[in-house]
Amino acid sequence: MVNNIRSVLISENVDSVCAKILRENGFEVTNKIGMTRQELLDEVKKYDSLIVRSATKVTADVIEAATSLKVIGRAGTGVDNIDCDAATRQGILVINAPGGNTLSAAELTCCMVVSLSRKIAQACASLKAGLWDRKTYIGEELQGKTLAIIGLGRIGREVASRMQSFGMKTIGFDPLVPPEESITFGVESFQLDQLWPKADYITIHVPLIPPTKHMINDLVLSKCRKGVKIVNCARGGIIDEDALLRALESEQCGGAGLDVFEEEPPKNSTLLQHSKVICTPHLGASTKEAQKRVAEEIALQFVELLKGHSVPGIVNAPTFGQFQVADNKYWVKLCQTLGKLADKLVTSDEQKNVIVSTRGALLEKKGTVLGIATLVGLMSNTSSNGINFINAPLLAKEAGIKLSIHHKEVLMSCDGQCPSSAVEIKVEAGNESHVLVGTTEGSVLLLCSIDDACFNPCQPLQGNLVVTKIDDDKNLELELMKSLMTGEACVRSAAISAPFNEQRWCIFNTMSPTVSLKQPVFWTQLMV
Ligand SMILES: NC(=O)c1ccc[n+]([C@@H]2O[C@H](COP(=O)([O-])OP(=O)(O)OC[C@H]3O[C@@H](n4cnc5c(N)ncnc54)[C@H](O)[C@@H]3O)[C@@H](O)[C@H]2O)c1
Ligand SMILES: O=C(O)[C@H](O)COP(=O)(O)O
Repeated sequence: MVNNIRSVLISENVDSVCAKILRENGFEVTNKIGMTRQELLDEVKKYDSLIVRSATKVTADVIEAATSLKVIGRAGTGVDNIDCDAATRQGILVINAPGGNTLSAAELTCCMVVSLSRKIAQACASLKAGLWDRKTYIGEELQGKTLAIIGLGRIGREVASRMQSFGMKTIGFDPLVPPEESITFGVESFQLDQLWPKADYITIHVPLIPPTKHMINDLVLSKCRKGVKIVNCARGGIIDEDALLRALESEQCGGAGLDVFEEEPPKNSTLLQHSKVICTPHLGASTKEAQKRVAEEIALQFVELLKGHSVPGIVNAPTFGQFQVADNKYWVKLCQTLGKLADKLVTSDEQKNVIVSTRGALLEKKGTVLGIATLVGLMSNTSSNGINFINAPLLAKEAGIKLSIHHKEVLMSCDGQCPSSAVEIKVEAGNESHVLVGTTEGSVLLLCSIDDACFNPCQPLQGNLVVTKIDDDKNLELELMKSLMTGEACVRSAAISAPFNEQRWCIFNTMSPTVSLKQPVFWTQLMV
């Protein structure tokens, strides 16, 4: 998967330390800056990873064209220029470098607040135009004014501490930060409706997501104090620009500091040209220090992925890290294999229920990961999309497969013989239902039972396996063996389970991956 990425396309001005680190670690790096859309579509299919900043629009069509792509790296924070849903569907990992540009974005925000309070940009332009106007540019002190911070994450907090040193009272809102936490960094929390009328300045530090789109709109602006000043160094689109222009024209809004725009470069020149608007061309992260940090952060994460490790910047696969943990490796493999076998046993086309139960303290917290691994195995034959740990939950949901996870002290099917750590996979569809129990011994994957019929000892799941079901009253073992031996397949080993409900299961390990079994019994084959 992502541990065999080699070729990286960098489509924007990312600090050269990124390519340097990547090359030193064996990646082939290509810098192609300023590609047209068509060039990007043509180029992206040649690489297994892509690194962007905010200008490259990695839309669904780009992702669809990128048939070899495994990782998209964002040298920065916001990923709203990447269609993360499309990437997930295609099994592509999206990672970012959050934190590397926090201080730069926070500092620019503070500069905007200070500049708005003292009209620095306008006064500078006036002086450069040859005027000496000391009346128009009378400002106001920040001491004692109230700054409302929307979004109390990395940047919001840094802005708070810096503006507190100007003597500002800082209030804020963040649905994920409770008031008792925000007060520890000097921000009194309020619900939004209470917050708007208290603010002299508002600054926004939230991601652009559906609930934050146009969160500053006509209605919100009407609830603010007359003359409120607004700063947006987060994302264009969080402020409704038409509403902001109306509020500036009516003087309900006394000034705006904008680094980001609904469309970049912006086309709304009336807003940009407004005398109370100060603006910068998306420069929040544009400092030498931030650019070095994010470039280094993203490159080092690529190196870690290559080594098969997890990374902190994962955006679209919350359980990905668990799949990279060495201790989970063989359990993940076991569940993929049991999932594959279950897919062969359950032939019904009806909607599938998959119930994954873990046993033993070792596996207590691993249900989700093992559930996803089971889905990967179960769907490996059916998905034309290339199934992996990133897209399996989404594709399973779309295929109507329901996954539930349990932890049990005793796996019912094992009847007391179950190893202390084991996984049970039950797959139901229509009238069919099969239960498999497996365990691991080091790197060896073992099958303990099928449909409550236990193998003693548990059987290795490796090589070419033929799995059959026989009635307990018939001595079919020999006949089956004969049948297999007569074909091109030579049997290496065979095992028959204890009976359960008058049925036994047999596993044959054969030399040949394909055998034809003449017996009129249920049988299937699996290569592990
Ligand atoms: N201008 C730039 O160049 C620049 C640079 C860096 C970051 N950014 C942008 O700044 C924003 C913040 O970055 P960050 O690193 O602080 O992110 P972060 O994830 O650390 O913080 C974002 C916070 O917003 C909160 N939030 C989400 N929805 C909210 C809502 N509806 N109301 C209030 N709060 C909400 C989250 O709970 C989170 O705490 C992002 O949009 C990022 O893309 C811009
Ligand atoms: O979200 C971010 O990290 C900033 O918007 C920076 O974007 P940039 O990398 O294009 O400067």
